[in-house]
Amino acid sequence: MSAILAENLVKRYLVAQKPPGFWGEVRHFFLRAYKVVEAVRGVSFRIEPGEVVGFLGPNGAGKTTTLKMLTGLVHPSEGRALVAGHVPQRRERAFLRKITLVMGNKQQLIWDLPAWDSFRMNAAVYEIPEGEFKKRAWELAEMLGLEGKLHQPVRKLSLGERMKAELLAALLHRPEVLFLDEPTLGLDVNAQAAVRGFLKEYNRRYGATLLLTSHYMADITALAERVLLIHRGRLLFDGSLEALLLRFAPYKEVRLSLERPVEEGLLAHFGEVRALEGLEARLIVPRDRLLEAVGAVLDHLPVADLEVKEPPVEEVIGRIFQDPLPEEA
Ligand SMILES: Nc1ncnc2c1ncn2[C@@H]1O[C@H](COP(=O)(O)OP(=O)(O)OP(=O)(O)O)[C@@H](O)[C@H]1O
Repeated sequence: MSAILAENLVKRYLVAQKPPGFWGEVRHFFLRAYKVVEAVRGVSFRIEPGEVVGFLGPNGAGKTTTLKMLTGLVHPSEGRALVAGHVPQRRERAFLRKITLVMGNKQQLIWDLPAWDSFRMNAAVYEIPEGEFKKRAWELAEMLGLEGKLHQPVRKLSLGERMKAELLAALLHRPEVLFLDEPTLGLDVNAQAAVRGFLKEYNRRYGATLLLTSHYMADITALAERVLLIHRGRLLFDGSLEALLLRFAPYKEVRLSLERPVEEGLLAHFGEVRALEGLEARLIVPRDRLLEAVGAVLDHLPVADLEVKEPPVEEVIGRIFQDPLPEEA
């Protein structure tokens, strides 16, 4: 049985259209006008237990709405979801015990209380016996490097510590399926790396399934073997990062260190010049002509060092999202 199944999920929101100003308000009161926003337009995928999947898309693409449908917070307008064997919108207790939703921009810990007190409340909600609660809390605190921080009011914690404590609270009931919406939002690079490392370890240790969104590509490249790309409510791609690069970036980047300066015009014979600064150059070369191009570069240019790399994922994805969808082109 799949951990997450989405079949043709559609979500339409009805949004009130209010003309501006006082008379607009009055007019809206008597003559209500609405427009339909189709946030998710027929999304299907299947995620197996233990997989870590990155969910990518620009602002407003429909990621949060999809996560909300998968966790039962909003009902699909069409289609069907099945998560850990349950229909999410029924919000059955057994379902809630198997999943968790962590949103980087929302907090569940109580600001003026120590995190430990909030954990205790969660343990009561999920009916976790005292001994087991303490064992799990200390184990997670150790994995997160949070020992020593659990008995001071949450407001005194740094942003990174707070996010780690949020994760601890969200995982006390040992969910099998984790939905994470921007779990590293606003964190500094060290805290981001720590959260990433923790999620990786959690997945390894408990075999949990993770579906996570992030604007930081480093999160996705470090964690996800597979990515889902969503744009304007539609799924554009489902596969590995390598497959994504093959499909959307049928080129490689050749980085050159030169022994002496070379004219840009000369470099352009060997590929598209992406950058040329002093003795460092970046060329874009089609994958199917890579060997030939590298041979020619070595034969004809004063090369001190040469490196072939995949183009930066951010760049590739940024370009995909700039392009209109095929039917809108
Ligand atoms: N409750 C709502 N009522 C009306 N429209 C909504 C509602 N929630 C989301 N939308 C709209 O649905 C679309 C998809 O929003 P969603 O939050 O799912 O995108 P997202 O991919 O998570 O974006 P972001 O990365 O900015 O969080 C947007 O156009 C948004 O304005």
